[in-house]
Amino acid sequence: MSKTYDVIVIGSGTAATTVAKRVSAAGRSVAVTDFRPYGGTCALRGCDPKKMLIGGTSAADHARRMRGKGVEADVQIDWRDLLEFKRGFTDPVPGKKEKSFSESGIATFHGRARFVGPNSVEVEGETLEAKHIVLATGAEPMKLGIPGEEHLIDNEGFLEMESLPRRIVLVGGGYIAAEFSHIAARAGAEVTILQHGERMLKGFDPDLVEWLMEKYDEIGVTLHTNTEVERVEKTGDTFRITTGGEGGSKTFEADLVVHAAGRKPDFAALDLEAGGVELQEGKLVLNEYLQSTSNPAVYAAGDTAQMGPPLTPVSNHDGKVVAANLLEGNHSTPNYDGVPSVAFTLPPLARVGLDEAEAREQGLKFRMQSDRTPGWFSTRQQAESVSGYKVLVEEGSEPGRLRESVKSYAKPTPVTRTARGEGCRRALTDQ
Ligand SMILES: Cc1cc2nc3c(=O)[nH]c(=O)nc-3n(C[C@H](O)[C@H](O)[C@H](O)COP(=O)(O)OP(=O)(O)OC[C@H]3O[C@@H](n4cnc5c(N)ncnc54)[C@H](O)[C@@H]3O)c2cc1C
Ligand SMILES: NC(=O)c1ccc[n+]([C@@H]2O[C@H](COP(=O)([O-])OP(=O)(O)OC[C@H]3O[C@@H](n4cnc5c(N)ncnc54)[C@H](O)[C@@H]3O)[C@@H](O)[C@H]2O)c1
Repeated sequence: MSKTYDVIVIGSGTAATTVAKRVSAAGRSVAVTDFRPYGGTCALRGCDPKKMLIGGTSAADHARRMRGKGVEADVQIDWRDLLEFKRGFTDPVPGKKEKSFSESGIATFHGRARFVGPNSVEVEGETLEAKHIVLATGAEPMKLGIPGEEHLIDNEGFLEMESLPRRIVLVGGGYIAAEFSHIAARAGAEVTILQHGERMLKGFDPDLVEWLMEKYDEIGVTLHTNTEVERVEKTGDTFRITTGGEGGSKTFEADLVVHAAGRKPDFAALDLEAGGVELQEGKLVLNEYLQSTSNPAVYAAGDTAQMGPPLTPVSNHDGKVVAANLLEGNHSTPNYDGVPSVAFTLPPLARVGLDEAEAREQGLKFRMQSDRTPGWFSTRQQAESVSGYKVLVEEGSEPGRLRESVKSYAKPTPVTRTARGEGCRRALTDQ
């Protein structure tokens, strides 16, 4: 006997929660399933646990910056206690999340869903049917296709490690490497980043990244760019990493090797073919309403949809779009303009709108102001050495609107302005 719902949502992260709650609140019957504890990446294995660890490491860092300026204690991180501090926040998440689904009348299942027909999935031997099925299945660390990749731990492993290894190698040079290296170095580890690109944080303006790199030097993080990891071998309790690429052939020794080389959806277990859901080059084929073009019963939201940047507020935004389309028919489309993003290094690096290279590529005429600001009050008050900004304003943008934007920014509702001069608009807020 199969169970029937209006909507089945696969996943229990940000995108899934937004869809399930909104659709259920409108009186539709909803089922949710996840094979992991409920809560998704951001709450359990991403943004939030990372920020709990940053809570401790930034406190220690601040105290160190204030040394000789009225603060004299030698502050050290106790990794075990910091981990418990993090768990104090993350451990209750799955229970709370499931309870909140149940209280909203949403049926909850535990297990990996796989399609057994266009409107049906199987979860742990049970068949669930629905008018609509929403894929909110997130992303997983990309397969590197190198010998010894099984020795790498991923973001989940890093955020759950019981003790801090002495030497840590991070493979990749994006958000995760940027943030985890700052946490681990502040906590006392020797950190090396192996990045196959020519610089770190390629989604951010190169000038600002270069300024931030001074901080990496200061805290002792070593960066090797143009470096391709070719092999990871276990040698007793440690690891040997062999690299190639333009940076030449090198070997590194480490006590821990961390995957920070990108994430993408893994559709293998879903058996999309059985659901008639088309995939092209690893991407779901979706229309502008986030609906599968081959099976109109299926929608997708968040990291799994790969339509906007893979960030939590985007998953939430997609979730709202899909819920609106499920409830009122296709009419809502996502808007990914001006999505803000922050790399939570210490200090953090943030961006919104177009960067200089993107604005030039588009042939826009703009005014630009950029400076390092070590003398600013806010920088000195934090005893920080690295700070600065770059602002682009498109010619023809109305100054009045910019003033309005700045005024609104001081209010709780965030408003942003992009370099295209698209004016004030409600922005997706970063986590
Ligand atoms: C270390 C790290 C730090 C991050 N920090 C930030 C940050 O500071 N700010 C920010 O905006 N973004 C951050 N992100 C990105 C952010 O976490 C993701 O973009 C967001 O969580 C994606 O949400 P989602 O709902 O699309 O998917 P997820 O939250 O990943 O949820 C997908 C769920 O689906 C489940 N699932 C998958 N397949 C199946 C199946 N077949 N059956 C049942 N269940 C299934 C998974 O177990 C998972 O729980 C970070 C990511 C990482 C890894
Ligand atoms: N603060 C935030 O918002 C935040 C924090 C963490 C993660 N995230 C999200 O999670 C996603 C995944 O993060 P990530 O840091 O793993 O990915 P990423 O895409 O940010 O960076 C991956 C980096 O690894 C490099 N790389 C890829 N393969 C490599 C290899 N074999 N050897 C060496 N380098 C290699 C790439 O050049 C790239 O610079 C991000 O796209 C981001 O959207 C966001």
